Amino acid sequence: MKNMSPPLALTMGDASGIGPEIVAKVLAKGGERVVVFGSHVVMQDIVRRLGLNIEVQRIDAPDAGRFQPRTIEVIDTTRIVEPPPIGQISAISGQAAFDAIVAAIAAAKDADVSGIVTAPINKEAMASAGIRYPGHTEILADYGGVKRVAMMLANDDIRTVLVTIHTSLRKAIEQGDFDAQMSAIRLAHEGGKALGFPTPRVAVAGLNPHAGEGGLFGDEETRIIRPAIDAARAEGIDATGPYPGDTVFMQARQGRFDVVVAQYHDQGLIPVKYLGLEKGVNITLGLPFVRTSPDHGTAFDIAGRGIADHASLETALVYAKRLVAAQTKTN
Ligand SMILES: NC(=O)c1ccc[n+]([C@@H]2O[C@H](COP(=O)([O-])OP(=O)(O)OC[C@H]3O[C@@H](n4cnc5c(N)ncnc54)[C@H](O)[C@@H]3O)[C@@H](O)[C@H]2O)c1
Ligand SMILES: N[C@H](C(=O)O)[C@H](O)COP(=O)(O)O
Repeated sequence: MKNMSPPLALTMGDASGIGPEIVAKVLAKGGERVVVFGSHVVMQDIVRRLGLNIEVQRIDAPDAGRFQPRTIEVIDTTRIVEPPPIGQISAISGQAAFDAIVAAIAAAKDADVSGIVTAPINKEAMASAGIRYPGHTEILADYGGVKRVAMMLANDDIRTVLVTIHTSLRKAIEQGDFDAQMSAIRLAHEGGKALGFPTPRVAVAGLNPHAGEGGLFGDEETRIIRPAIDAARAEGIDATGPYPGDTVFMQARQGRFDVVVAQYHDQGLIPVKYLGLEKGVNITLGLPFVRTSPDHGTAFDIAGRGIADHASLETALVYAKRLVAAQTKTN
């Protein structure tokens, strides 16, 4: 096994949601250099309930992974002694999900794992455990020791990077200042390059209907967004816009742009998710290590029924391997 890169960490997600199920289904196929960070009790339980013919083994560290067929190797980062209730908010699951992410970040910073793929967490469950982070992205930034991160959602057709993420729409308008625009445009440029576009064409969406319609429907475009685009262009980034948010993704899908900078969460995420949850992947840009995730959540409405689609998690693994390979080539 000499000269092999460290395995990927795969965090189990919220134990009450579909995370453990999709993790088990993806790893049941075998052949992945992946170590699960989470609860071996929960993984054993889901494997049994799904009737999968695989063994769940507990290991102490990523370098103990053997990646044998029909085996899931788990580093137990939790205090779970019995499976928590399925399909409902649980402080135990929220705490366990958080602990697994923090442990995986530490392993990534120590280069014990080559990157992190995260199964979905439930923000309310984390909040019920007293954890005040609104999502992975903010935990990753904080524990990863970086200030400038951005959420990218990608599928084979379109890629979007958000100026603002987990916040109310009212606050998103306030938070989308010049610095936030610049940060998102720069990270869109870097993210586009990491995904194989040598000079990414970055389209910036406007905030208001019709990108402000010449000031009739708002002036954020002229006061904030256009100056940021000009400044980014002065840095050599191929940024253009602001474009009306309702048509910019259509144009990206037609091949005119490589990455779209979206002003707020739903502006960017609806187009990607609408093209199919199973095809989308969430990538955190700006971290010192690779992190990807499926583009869906904990789906409590179907958890425990064995019907969750694991395709998006599979896509997240594919992207993580691709980004790790690109990073290795650059270093
Ligand atoms: N990567 C993440 O950690 C992540 C991503 C999105 C949402 N969330 C969190 O998940 C929780 C629930 O969010 P939500 O209800 O808005 O979105 P959701 O993605 O969990 O569910 C939306 C709908 O899509 C369906 N769905 C989702 N994933 C599916 C899959 N793999 N297979 C089949 N159907 C699937 C669900 O059954 C539901 O009907 C929230 O706490 C949210 O913050 C986490
Ligand atoms: N905003 C993401 C989505 O809707 O898919 C989701 O909340 C996950 O975000 P984190 O990766 O920050 O948990």
